Amino acid sequence: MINLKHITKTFNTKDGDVHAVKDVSLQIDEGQIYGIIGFSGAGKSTLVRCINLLEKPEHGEVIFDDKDLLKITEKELRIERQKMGMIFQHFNLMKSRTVYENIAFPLRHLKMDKEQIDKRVMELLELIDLVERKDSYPSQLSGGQKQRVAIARALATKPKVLLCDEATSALDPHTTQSILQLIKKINKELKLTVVMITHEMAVVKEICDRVAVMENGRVVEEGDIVTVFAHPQMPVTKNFINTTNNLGKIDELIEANNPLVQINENQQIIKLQYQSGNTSEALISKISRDFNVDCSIIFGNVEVVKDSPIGTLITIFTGDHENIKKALQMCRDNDVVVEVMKK
Ligand SMILES: Nc1ncnc2c1ncn2[C@@H]1O[C@H](COP(=O)(O)OP(=O)(O)OP(=O)(O)O)[C@@H](O)[C@H]1O
Repeated sequence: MINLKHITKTFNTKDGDVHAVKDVSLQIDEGQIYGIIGFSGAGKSTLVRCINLLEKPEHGEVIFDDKDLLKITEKELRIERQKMGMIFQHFNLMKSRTVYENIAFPLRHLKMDKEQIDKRVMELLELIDLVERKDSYPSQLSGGQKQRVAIARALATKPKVLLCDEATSALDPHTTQSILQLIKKINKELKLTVVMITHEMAVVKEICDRVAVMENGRVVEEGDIVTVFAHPQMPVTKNFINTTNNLGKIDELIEANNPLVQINENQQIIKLQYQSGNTSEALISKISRDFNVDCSIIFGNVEVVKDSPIGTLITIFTGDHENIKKALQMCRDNDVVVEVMKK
């Protein structure tokens, strides 16, 4: 549905050129919730603004529904843009208009009569569960309610795609959850494709089907969410994943040679990561039974990513080096990802 090919966007500023997006290619399929994650300045916003041409890339192709948006007329582009709704971190509602008027606003440009507009706005108010607040002004709403109104406004013209630029970054964790559930619901019920920009891996983990990780204007890692969580390749991806659990803490403890992670010469600190199917208990008893290696757990965590559990154990293996080597090989043979953290 959205196919970005070799997108490059440079800003010419008085301090020199800023290469915000460098040769990015991505494919987003219909009905997907697609996450783009990266630290501040990675180029996420610029990339997503290239999808609806709020920013015009100097190189590349933006294919949307089989049309190259850079090669069509202004009039055709206006029509294609109507198929894309967008929401923002700070909601961008019109302060002097009521909730009802904010949602009705994009419909006023269409050839719809008053009754049709009213019907559509009421439908949307029901979808976002804010019927009773229709006459309120944005200043009278909570952040979560404002974002709900912004979602309703973005959906008013029945777009095929919703572009979300840090849509939950200004919200507390509880409200973030409710907005994510709403986005999930509209993705399912309205078959809407969603592109989510975020710097929070918890958001990606909660609702995305696929994710692209951006760093310095480039996509450095891309894949389905379970694979990226279970087998992250790049340091930046591992960093993001560690923010959703306490694994980063273990690295810090090892770095600081904390007593908890001090080992002697017949010991190694091993990280074991497994997906549902190969359960950790059977594995650990097998390690001690078959290889005469003791395996004690110092940290355990289970992430549920898209309903798929991914377990991580930080363990201390105690035993003969050769036996530990064989035990690790047995783990790998059983689809467990093994990382020797300290030996
Ligand atoms: N209009 C602009 N003019 C000049 N430089 C810009 C402009 N927009 C973005 N940039 C620069 O491009 C780079 C990428 O910015 P962008 O906003 O796309 O990153 P981001 O990953 O979305 O970060 P954030 O989450 O902080 O918005 C940054 O160095 C930013 O300063």
